[in-house]
Amino acid sequence: MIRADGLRKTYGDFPAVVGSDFTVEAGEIFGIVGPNGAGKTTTLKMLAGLVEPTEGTAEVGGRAADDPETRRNLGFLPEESPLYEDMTPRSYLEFFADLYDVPRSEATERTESTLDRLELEHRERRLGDMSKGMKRKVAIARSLVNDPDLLIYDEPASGLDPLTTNYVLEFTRELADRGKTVVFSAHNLYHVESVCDRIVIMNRGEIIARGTVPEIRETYGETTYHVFTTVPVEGSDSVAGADSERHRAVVPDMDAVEELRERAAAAGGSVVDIRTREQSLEDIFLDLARGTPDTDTDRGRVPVDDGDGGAPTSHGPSDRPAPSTPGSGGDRR
Ligand SMILES: Nc1ncnc2c1ncn2[C@@H]1O[C@H](COP(=O)(O)OP(=O)(O)OP(=O)(O)O)[C@@H](O)[C@H]1O
Repeated sequence: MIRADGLRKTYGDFPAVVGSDFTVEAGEIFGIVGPNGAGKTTTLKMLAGLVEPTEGTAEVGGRAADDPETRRNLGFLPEESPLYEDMTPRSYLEFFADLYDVPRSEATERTESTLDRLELEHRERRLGDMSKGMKRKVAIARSLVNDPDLLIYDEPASGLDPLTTNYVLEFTRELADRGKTVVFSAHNLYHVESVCDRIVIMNRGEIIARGTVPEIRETYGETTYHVFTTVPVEGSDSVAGADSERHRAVVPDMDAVEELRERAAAAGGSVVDIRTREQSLEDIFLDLARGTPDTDTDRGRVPVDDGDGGAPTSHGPSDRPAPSTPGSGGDRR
């Protein structure tokens, strides 16, 4: 559906986007994540045909991104979308439907059902008197007036409360389930991990990681093992157990777990519990971002996993049971 090939955008000497390559399949939700200034908006605008790349190409469904036919089949939601304050949601959406030559009855049916789904009340209220969340819902409805196959949303949930954010993200998933392709940007990793099929992480103009969230975790994340013993072992600290004192050591792999088990046995004790702790996506992201050189006028490339993967999953560290080891015993949680 979308093919970005060596996309680069330079403003003067400043490289806002440094040679991005990726594809997005039809019906996919594809997330572009990164901190302020990473190049997300510039990338989205190149995909939407609104900014001309300095180098490289963006194609949508085999056509150039700036082809008028491509633009007709696109719904673009800018990060900031000023609405005509004196209009009501209905008159505003009808106005845009007219611009796209959508027959009035069809436009009314489509926008009403979108606003129903987004639970937008007060449809006769002035847009200027609406809350930020209500305005965002209207802007989302506007992106759908022409029933496009491709939706490009810049920070769709930016500044929204958790409930409205949830509506918007669930709605994004529904759009993809109805066969639409959605590309969106976000700062918040939780947003992308909850809905995206695949993501790219951008920093300082370049893609520094890509894949599904599980793939990114597996490639870039670290798992540590927290081993709980009945006796102190080298490197352990004391923790309160349910009935008695326990000792906890943190080790990087299962060989080290096995060593601990032997040491505990030699000291007359045993291992009673092992938990794995996965690095949060946020921590992985911060580690990746810290590893990217900041040369501002000459943003260098860093090695990137070339697997064209997918989406993020969780937003915090998680404890889960470690794989079973002979004799490790205990109540694994
Ligand atoms: N028209 C422009 N002229 C000059 N520099 C620009 C222009 N547009 C963007 N930039 C610069 O390019 C870099 C990338 O900007 P971009 O808006 O794409 O980042 P972003 O990841 O979307 O950031 P944010 O999350 O803050 O919106 C920034 O350093 C920005 O200042």
